[in-house]
Amino acid sequence: MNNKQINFNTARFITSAPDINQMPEDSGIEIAFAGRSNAGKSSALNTITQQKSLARTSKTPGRTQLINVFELSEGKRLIDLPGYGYAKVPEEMKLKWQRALSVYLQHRESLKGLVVLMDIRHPLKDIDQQLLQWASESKLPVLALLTKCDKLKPGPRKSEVLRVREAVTVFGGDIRVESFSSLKGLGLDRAKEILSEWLLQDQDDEPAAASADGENA
Ligand SMILES: Nc1nc2c(ncn2[C@@H]2O[C@H](COP(=O)(O)OP(=O)(O)OP(=O)(O)O)[C@@H](O)[C@H]2O)c(=O)[nH]1
Repeated sequence: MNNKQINFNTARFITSAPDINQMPEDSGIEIAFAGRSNAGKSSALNTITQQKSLARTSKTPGRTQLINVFELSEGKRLIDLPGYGYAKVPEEMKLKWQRALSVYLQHRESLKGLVVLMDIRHPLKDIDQQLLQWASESKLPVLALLTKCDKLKPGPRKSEVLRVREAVTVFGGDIRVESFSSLKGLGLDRAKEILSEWLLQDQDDEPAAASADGENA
């Protein structure tokens, strides 16, 4: 187990791609963030990178339409995928996006992990399950973050994490489930630890590939 940590604070916006075909070159390592609209994805990205408005947060569901690419350091990227399943998006567009998403998850070489954000009060909707299924079929490790966990008291929060952990076993594959709150910073260290593990894979031999204080980021 690798205990080196990536410095996420260096994240900077690189580009917005209107679709998956226009993303940066498929090299290095990237981690994608996906979730139903309003799941708290932008807030989570801002919290992880400690930047107030890296990914725009909004109270209007479905505002994140483009694929936003953030670079942590050369060849290490975080990808903010558009929120899916927002009711006001026409059905045809939803299907088109779902097809593109499944192709991305299955064929993107540099994609080494997927963060699936789900509101802890409404996890595992059909579309979330579809995403977990695709990830599992693509042998892609998943971190399922149960967001807004500050909305539940510690007891129910813990039970919900255990319930979801049990439920995702049907997909097989490497799916880790953790609670998370951008508002209170809960679960932040654990999330960063898992992301660092993914971002640092195959790079153990590089001296000081990353340091906790980001000198080499
Ligand atoms: N209580 C609480 N509210 C949160 C938390 N994270 C996000 N929210 C709220 O949930 C709403 C949606 O958050 P966003 O981060 O914009 O969600 P998103 O998934 O990026 O939404 P889209 O842009 O629609 O894809 C906002 O009103 C946030 O303030 C959290 O940890 N706790």
